[in-house]
Parts: sequence; C-alpha cells; structure tokens
Amino acid sequence: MQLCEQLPETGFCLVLDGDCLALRYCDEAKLGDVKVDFLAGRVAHRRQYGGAEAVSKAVGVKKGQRPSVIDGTAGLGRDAFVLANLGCEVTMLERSPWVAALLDDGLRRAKADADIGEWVGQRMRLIYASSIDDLAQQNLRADVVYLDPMYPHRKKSAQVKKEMRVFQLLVGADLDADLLLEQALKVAQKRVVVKRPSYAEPLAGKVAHNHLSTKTHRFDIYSLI
Ligand SMILES: C[S@@+](CC[C@H](N)C(=O)[O-])C[C@H]1O[C@@H](n2cnc3c(N)ncnc32)[C@H](O)[C@@H]1O
Repeated sequence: MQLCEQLPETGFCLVLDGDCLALRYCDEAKLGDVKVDFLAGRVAHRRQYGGAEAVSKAVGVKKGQRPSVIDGTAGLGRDAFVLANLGCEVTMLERSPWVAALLDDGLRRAKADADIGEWVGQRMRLIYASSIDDLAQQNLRADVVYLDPMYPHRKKSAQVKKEMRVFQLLVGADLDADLLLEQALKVAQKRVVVKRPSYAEPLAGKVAHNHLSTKTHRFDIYSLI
C-alpha cells in the first residue's frame, strides 16, 4: 500500500510505501524518492569503501581507537552509519523536520534488523535540533564533532546527484554554516572535522590544521589536543 500526502508550500510529497517513509518532489518524477535505507547502504558501503574510507581517517578511527562523534549535520545519516559501522558511538543532530523524519524512519527499520539492529541501536542516536542553537545547550560532549553542511554547487544541476538536488530543494544551501564551526569547537574534545567540496573555502574562513583530500572533497581537520 502507498500513501502520499503533499507537504504545504514545499512541492514535496511525503510517501509511505509499505513501512518505509520517503520524500518525493512532486513536479519532477525523475528525481525519484529520497529515503534512508541503511540495509541497502551497508552492502554498497562494503563494496565501495571497505574500512578505509576518508571520513573514518579524518575522524581518527584507527586500530583500537573508536572516537565518540557528534554529527552536527546528520542529513540522511550515511557518514554517521559508516562511522558507527566501524565502532564509533555517533550522536546525530538534524534540524530539518523532513530530513529528521526520514532518518528516524531509517533508524527504526535498521534497529529491527537481525544483522545490524543491535549495534545501530547502541551506537546511533538522533536528536532533532539545530547544532547552532542547541549544541551547547544539549550539554553534549564527544571526542569529535563532524560537520558536512550543504554548499551551493557550481556544477550544472543535471550533473549533481539526484539526491543532492532534492536536498538543495528541501533544505537549501545552509547559508549560516559558518556559525557551526564556533559551536563545534566548544564541545569537541579532540577535533572538529568539516567536509567541504574541494573548491570551497574553509568554514568561517578559518584555516584548518590538517586536510585530507579525496577526488571531490576535502576534510578540514581542526585539532584541539
Ligand atoms: C549535506 S547534508 C549532510 C549529509 C550527511 N553527512 C550524510 O552523510 O547523509 C547537510 C544536512 O545538515 C543539516 N544541517 C545544516 N545545518 C544544520 C544545523 N545547524 N543543525 C542541524 N542540522 C543542520 C541540513 O538540514 C542537511 O540535512
């Protein structure tokens, strides 16, 4: 059974397909549905990255070291899942109610899975809140604060992944992202890691102590110890 409800003034529909929640951009069917499916993601992750993905290096995952992480811009939880899969406890903050609902739904289904449910339940926690307004107030502490805010893409929209285009339509460009860094530096114990497109300037113009680069991205690493 499929239920579809239009979200006022957004152009989006909230779709309930079986027991899975999804968002669909009503005017452009080609964009497809956006949902959180950690079970499919787990397979893709293993095939694509193994254990050596850049995000885990940037955060400081090593043999015997599994830092606790606050993911201050949780989105669809992919980076958080990678880190939790490697053994990190991850607290995710997401301020968009629509994105938080998708993520909450994905977590619910993952926790019910016989294979990954136990560690997802133990290591992944979602808080629907803004990391700019609430990070300090929530009294959260972690070894690492990880940030991956939206960035205005300079490529033509057809080249940007469908999911990212839906995100751009839904949450916009996170134009206040510079404010995140100051908050993150207050609560991180060891480092703040910011994921940026390789052509983007650092958050708040603040040059990081270290960088880790991939083909398309750069991880800016602000060390606190
Ligand atoms: C590019 S996405 C993050 C993708 C995520 N790293 C992943 O792996 O799926 C950016 C997300 O950060 C969220 N966001 C931006 N600023 C935020 C803030 N101040 N507090 C909480 N969430 C925020 C946006 O709503 C959006 O969902």
